[in-house]
Amino acid sequence: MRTRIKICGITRLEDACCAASLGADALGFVFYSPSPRNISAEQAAGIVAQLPAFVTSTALFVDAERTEIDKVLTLTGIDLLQFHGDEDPVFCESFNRPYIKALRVRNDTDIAAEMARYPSARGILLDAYVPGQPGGTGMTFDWQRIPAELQQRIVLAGGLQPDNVATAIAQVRPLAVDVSGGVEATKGIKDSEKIRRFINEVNRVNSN
Ligand SMILES: O=C(O)c1ccccc1NCC(=O)[C@H](O)[C@H](O)COP(=O)(O)O
Repeated sequence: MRTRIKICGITRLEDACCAASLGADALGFVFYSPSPRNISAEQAAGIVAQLPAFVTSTALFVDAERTEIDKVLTLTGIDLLQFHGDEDPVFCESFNRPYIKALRVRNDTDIAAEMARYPSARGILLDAYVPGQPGGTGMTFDWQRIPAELQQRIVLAGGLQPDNVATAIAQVRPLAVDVSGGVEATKGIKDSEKIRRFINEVNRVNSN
């Protein structure tokens, strides 16, 4: 199965349109106020409304209040939820919307055991662990720690960029790759040339 592509941290319509036109399967919107990629529900709604069909919109939260998530869902009609905090499975499931759960991988993380806690997740995003930073760190982790039998549930994230994504896919064979900082000009602003190179690299390894 081909590895899908998710471009995360979208804050501008032009970046969303660029990523979609170049072949991104999914776009991510960060609803987490400390992040430089934070976006309001109103702004995200304006972008989501203009996305072409078959591009999945994803709303990312870090231990958000239920009311905030409900507001984003109501205003944007977003397709998929992505939880980056300590949300438990019951909470993740309670929005009646498909979700993916992010796990941050430490040296001693039992990846299979952590993934098994979220059987209803449509995918598990594995990201680097950096103390005090719930995501978007630009750091990689040791991909060899990913159990081979779980590959097709995994959204691989953390420090991916055009120069390493082909190696990552060849090694992990994940359901999808997720990139934010690796395709940015500055935080929150995407670089169209980096997006193009990233997607070309994924397509190249997918066709092998
Ligand atoms: O992007 C952020 O600022 C962010 C803040 C808090 C939680 C998650 C966040 N981003 C998640 C992502 O953009 C990606 O899913 C992932 O962390 C990879 O980011 P990067 O290493 O920059 O490619």
